[in-house]
Amino acid sequence: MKMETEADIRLAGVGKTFGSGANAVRAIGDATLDMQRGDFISLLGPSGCGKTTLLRIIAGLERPTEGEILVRGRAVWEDGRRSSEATRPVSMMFQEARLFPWFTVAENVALPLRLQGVAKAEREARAHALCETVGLKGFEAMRPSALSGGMRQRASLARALITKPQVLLLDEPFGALDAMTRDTLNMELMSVCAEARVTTILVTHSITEAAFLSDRVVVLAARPARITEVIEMPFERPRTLDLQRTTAFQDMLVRLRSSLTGGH
Ligand SMILES: Nc1ncnc2c1ncn2[C@@H]1O[C@H](COP(=O)(O)OP(=O)(O)OP(=O)(O)O)[C@@H](O)[C@H]1O
Repeated sequence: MKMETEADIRLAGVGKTFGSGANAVRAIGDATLDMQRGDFISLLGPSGCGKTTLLRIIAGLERPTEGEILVRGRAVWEDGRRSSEATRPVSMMFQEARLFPWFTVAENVALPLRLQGVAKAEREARAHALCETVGLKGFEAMRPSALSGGMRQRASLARALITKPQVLLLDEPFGALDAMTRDTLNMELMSVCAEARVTTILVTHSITEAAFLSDRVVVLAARPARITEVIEMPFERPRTLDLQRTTAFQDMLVRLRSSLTGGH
C-alpha cells in the first residue's frame, strides 16, 4: 500500500524485543524519526544499544515488534510480512566486505544486477564504471583475496551502489580500516551520496566521523535504544578534511560527547 508522506524514510514508534518472557531482550524502545531525500544521518550510541538492529529493521532484515517503517511512503512491514517493493530502493553495507572469494572484483560488484536478471554486457559495463568511481580501476579482474582491506570495502561500496539505491544503510563500513584510508573513503562516500542524492544512514562509533559526514546526528541512549537527541551539523558542503581543524567543529565534538554521556 502506498501512503502519502513527505518523508523519504519514516520511523514511527519503532520498537523491538528479542525473545519473550524471562529471556526477552528489549533492543529498541520507541524510535521516531523522519528523513528527507538526500539526508545523511548518523546513529551514534553506546555499544550494544541497538543501532545495528535499527538498521536491519529499516532494511527489512529484522521485524519490529512495534511501530512502523515507511520507505518512500511504503511500509517495509505489513501484517508481519516484508514488502520487497518497499525495500527495493534500499542497499546495505556492512563492516566486513562479504565478497565472494571465487568471483572477481567486477563479478562481485555486478552480483546484485545478476540477481535482478540484468544482461551480462550491461552488468559488466556498469560494474566497470562503478569500479572506476570508487577507485578500483585496474583491479576489476582480481579476486578479493588479492585486495587490501580498504580496497575490499571499496568493492563492497560499489556493490551496494550498483542498483542505484535511493537509500543506503551503512553499518560501520570503514570501522576496521586505518585512519587515513577511512578518511579517504569517507570523502568519497560523501561525494557519491551527495551526487546521487542518496538518503543515507550511517552507524558509527566515531563522533568525528558522525559530525563530519552528517546533516544530523541521532544520539541514542543505552539499551533499549531510544533517541535522546537529534543534533544538526550546520557545516557547509562540500566539506573538506580541514573542517575538522576548525573551532566550530571541535566545539561540536564536545557537544556530541556530552549528549552521548547524558551531559556527564
Ligand atoms: N537475534 C538476536 N537475538 C537476541 N538478542 C539480540 C539479537 N540481535 C541483537 N540482540 C541484542 O540486542 C541488543 C542490541 O544489539 P545491536 O547489535 O543492535 O547493538 P549495536 O548498538 O549495533 O551494538 P554495537 O555498537 O556493539 O555494534 C544487544 O543486547 C544484542 O545482544
